[in-house]
Amino acid sequence: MFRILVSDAISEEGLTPLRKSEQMEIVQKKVSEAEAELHQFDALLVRSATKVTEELLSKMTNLKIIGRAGVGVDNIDVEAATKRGIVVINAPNGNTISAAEHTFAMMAALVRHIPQAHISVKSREWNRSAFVGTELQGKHLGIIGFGRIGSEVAKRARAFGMTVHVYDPFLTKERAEKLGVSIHTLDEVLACSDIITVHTPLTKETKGLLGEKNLAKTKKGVYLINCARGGIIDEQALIPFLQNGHVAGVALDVFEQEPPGDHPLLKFDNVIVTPHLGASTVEAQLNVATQVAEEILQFFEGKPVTSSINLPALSKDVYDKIQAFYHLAKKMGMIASQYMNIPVQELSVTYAGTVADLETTYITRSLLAGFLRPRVASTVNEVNATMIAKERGITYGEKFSDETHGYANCISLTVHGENKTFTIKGSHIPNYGDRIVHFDGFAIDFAPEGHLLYIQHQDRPGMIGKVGNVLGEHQVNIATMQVGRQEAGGKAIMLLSLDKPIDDAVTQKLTEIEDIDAVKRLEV
Ligand SMILES: NC(=O)c1ccc[n+]([C@@H]2O[C@H](COP(=O)([O-])OP(=O)(O)OC[C@H]3O[C@@H](n4cnc5c(N)ncnc54)[C@H](O)[C@@H]3O)[C@@H](O)[C@H]2O)c1
Ligand SMILES: O=C(O)CC[C@@H](O)C(=O)O
Repeated sequence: MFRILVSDAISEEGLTPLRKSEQMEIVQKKVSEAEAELHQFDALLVRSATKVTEELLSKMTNLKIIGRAGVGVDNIDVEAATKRGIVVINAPNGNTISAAEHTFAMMAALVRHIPQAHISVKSREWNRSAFVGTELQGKHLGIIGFGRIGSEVAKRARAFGMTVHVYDPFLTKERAEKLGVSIHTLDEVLACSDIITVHTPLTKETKGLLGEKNLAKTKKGVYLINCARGGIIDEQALIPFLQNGHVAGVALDVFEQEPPGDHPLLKFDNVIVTPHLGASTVEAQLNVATQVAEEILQFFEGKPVTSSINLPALSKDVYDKIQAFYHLAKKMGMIASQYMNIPVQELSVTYAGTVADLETTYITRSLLAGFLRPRVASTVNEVNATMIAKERGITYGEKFSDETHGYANCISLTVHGENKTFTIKGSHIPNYGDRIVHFDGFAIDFAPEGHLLYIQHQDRPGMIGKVGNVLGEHQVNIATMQVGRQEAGGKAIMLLSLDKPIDDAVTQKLTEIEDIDAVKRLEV
């Protein structure tokens, strides 16, 4: 049974996929009300109200996944979650249309003074001349950030007869042409637009993007809209531009601090505001809740999640193709790590044959996680493996080759330690399973399963019997045994898989056998 804490107001209907599963238990409580049981939850489902901080994560010791029913994850410390190996997912497009429509509603309300006129009529006034607006048709709309929402706003603006100018450093010419907008520099957009709307995420680059310097580059009488994230338009910097009439009006759905409290901007009649309502529609809330609920369910069923912030995205199709290699790579990483039980600096992975055409990033992450697992006390998985490797000064790289050693596919891992290098190669054979086909210079063929025992010895008659006797004396059954040697009478190895793990005493006994040079237990 997996316990899911739903700590914000999430669409009830959207939770249906989770409620239908007998494996899921949903608890709807604010974090502050769940203090005593925080360590029990496997998943956390939030909107933007819950602040998922490092401190909260340190209390949620069993947490495996955080679902954000929405786009922005700025209320989640993604880095802290990643460090702990917690997957963070969002619902990137479930509320796009609602946010675009809200932006458009704000734009219309702004240029036609609808909120101000509404207040006036409700106060029993009838002052038509005070609320003369401007048309949208024929106006120049500047869109900063042309992703999902920005482009939906553009479509609506074009339908209203507006000319759309876009600034987005990551926008291609082809996409701009397809959507009938022109690409400009930021300065050009600032200079030519009658209305400017921002649709970027809040990042180091976009924080204060419309600050004093850039506001001064806008047209006198410009209207500004922020339905993205508070802080993209610098709230303090706006004040003098509103006071001197350079900015004709501002529409804000988002604020640097939410709620904004007694903010000086709220005193301006030409600043219209909503309390972060961009995604607040029945449709958007159902979409985002359903999307994250389905993803959380997939996650606990061991299937891939497609909208993770801290893992490479994988479609079901791709996942099905890489799954076998993903498991093989993890086992190879674990074996290599235990065999090379010394500090290592570098892992080099080479993919050959059919596996080389797949999404290898994910396979490499799995291999890294397997390698780090025997060395790291905390949780290590595909989410945090690259981060932990970096922290420990282990570099890794991927290569591709045609050399499959006669197999349809081959993954080769070389581990570089201080004075030692080790190579292991593995292949996945459909309907047969995983095989290790090369081990530290020896051609071999064994299944990386269960309790493995590696023995390095001199190639002498009777070695297998001696090893078998020691294990037999200790009631340890041998499931499989593979031997390999470089030349007759030279260095040789045995790889055994045992029905149960052996302890230090048995390992010691094996080491004492004449002509045995090394014994290592390897768990996968
Ligand atoms: N008000 C709401 O309720 C609400 C609802 C949904 C989304 N949002 C917010 O709206 C914003 C846009 O969401 P989206 O789904 O369209 O995101 P998106 O990722 O699809 O688009 C963001 C775009 O911004 C561009 N960008 C990034 N840095 C930029 C920069 N420095 N200058 C110019 N462009 C830059 C990116 O290239 C991208 O095209 C986000 O901040 C999101 O959190 C708000
Ligand atoms: O949950 C909300 O209503 C906010 C949604 C919005 O800001 C988002 O980033 O998706």
